[in-house]
Amino acid sequence: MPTTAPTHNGPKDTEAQPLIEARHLVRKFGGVRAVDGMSITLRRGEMAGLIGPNGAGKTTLFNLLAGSLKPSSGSIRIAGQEVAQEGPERRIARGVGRTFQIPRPFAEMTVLENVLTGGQGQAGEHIWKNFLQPGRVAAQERAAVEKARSLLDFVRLSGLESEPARVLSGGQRKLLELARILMADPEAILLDEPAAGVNPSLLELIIDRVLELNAQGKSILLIEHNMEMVARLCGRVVVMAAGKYLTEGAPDVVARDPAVIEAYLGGVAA
Ligand SMILES: Nc1ncnc2c1ncn2[C@@H]1O[C@H](COP(=O)(O)OP(=O)(O)OP(=O)(O)O)[C@@H](O)[C@H]1O
Repeated sequence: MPTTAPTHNGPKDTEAQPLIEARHLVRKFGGVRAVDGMSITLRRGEMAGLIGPNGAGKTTLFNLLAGSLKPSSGSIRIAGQEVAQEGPERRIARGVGRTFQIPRPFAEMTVLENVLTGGQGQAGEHIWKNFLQPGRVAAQERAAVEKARSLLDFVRLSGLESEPARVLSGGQRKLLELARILMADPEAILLDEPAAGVNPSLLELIIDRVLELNAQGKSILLIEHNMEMVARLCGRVVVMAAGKYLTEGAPDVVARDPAVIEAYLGGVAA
């Protein structure tokens, strides 16, 4: 009996589609075009770098990708869906998490409580559910605490879970922030300068944890000025200058590219 092969719109098409695809993004602040027609993609499972001189627009681009800023024009697709006009909470729900160059934890809350703030859509957030289904809420809260503890273990901060976050060093704050965003199970993680201001021993731990997350299948886009770190972590780097896409390629090739060197020298001179 002839059989018809099942048609899959699914796995293959989905795998080929970039997880994040931004096209012709523009973001103006008054007369300044901080992002000026930038396009970038992040493929599923890859770890890519985003580099460029100071003021190139990298952080503004992250803010656009994370939904905390809306573009003046251009498109952002996540898993094929147009999301440019959505805010940061929808972006997290769509699986995009981001860290900041200078993390600002809730200083007086404990390390564990800070991680718990990264949870999404727990029943306890809705008073009526709390009233109607208290058992379910308690179970979800227990599960959230368990998950937060395992994430603190992942970033090696378990021993500090009851301390207020203010006691943490700069590098430990970066690890705490990583644990916090992992509470929402992001598929893509935007890391803004994870190495900046971190002492060498914690830096190795951060690199190791980021590599592990990528090995677990998370797609990662990394802003970093430390080229040695970029070369260790990323197969592909995208270079941005004056708000625009300049070039991309393997880190060692890009670092030797005269146009890239020129952009950095221009940045220093400016
Ligand atoms: N909220 C804002 N209002 C006005 N101008 C801004 C704002 N945010 C960024 N800019 C400007 O946009 C440009 C790009 O800044 P952005 O911080 O995105 O660059 P960057 O590549 O992340 O720089 P760095 O490597 O120094 O962090 C700069 O000229 C900056 O002064």
